[in-house]
Amino acid sequence: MIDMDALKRQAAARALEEVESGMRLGLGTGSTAKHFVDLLGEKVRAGVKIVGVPTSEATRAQAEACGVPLTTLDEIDRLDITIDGADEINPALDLIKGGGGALLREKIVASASARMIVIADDSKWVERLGRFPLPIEVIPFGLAATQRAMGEAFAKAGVSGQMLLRKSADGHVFVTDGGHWIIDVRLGEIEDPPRLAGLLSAIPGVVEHGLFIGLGSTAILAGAQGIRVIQRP
Ligand SMILES: O=C(CO)[C@H](O)[C@H](O)COP(=O)(O)O
Repeated sequence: MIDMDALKRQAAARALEEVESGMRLGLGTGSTAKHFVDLLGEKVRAGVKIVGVPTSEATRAQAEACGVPLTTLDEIDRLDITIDGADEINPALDLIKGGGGALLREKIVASASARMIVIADDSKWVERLGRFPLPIEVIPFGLAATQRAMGEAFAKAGVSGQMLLRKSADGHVFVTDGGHWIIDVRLGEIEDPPRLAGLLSAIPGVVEHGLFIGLGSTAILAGAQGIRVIQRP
């Protein structure tokens, strides 16, 4: 049986080869990014000088525990590389992200980076985005109005799906690091991800959505046959 966690760590280890002393790094969130932060901690302890900006409180806590020096986007303006996982990656290196609920900070940090390296096991590679439910971060105020507007955006983009308010394991509404809620929508194949992204971004109650368009520069995919490094076309 394939050890998915071992594949995630292999992808993370390959991404670490791109890190050089002096770099400013965006640190992603999720089980794959966690391997990267873990390995980065080893590199820091071996003397490599980097500074990181975490994309969630969970990653901040992990990075601190690993001894990775941290800063914020208020203290520095640009990052060299963000290394993060993804829920789906298509051949254009557009992504669905937010399965871990950190999409807002992840997108802010990736947007401030010269490059974004996406690390994943190769089950995340898809011809078309949409099998994974699209996470949409919303303001709790006026939720029904926001959902109606989201439904109109889906119709314009030729997709549809049930909107589910994300809950935590304890049954309470999941609250993001920014104090918002997440609606997950299983849309099936999304024909035109950039168009849907634009329509969702125009809705006032939508804080951010999990379509990452034009942000991924490189994907490092680990599978049973080895590692594939794919550059954005
Ligand atoms: O977007 C994310 C968190 O918001 C993660 O990168 C995504 O959910 C992938 O997670 P994992 O590496 O655990 O499969």
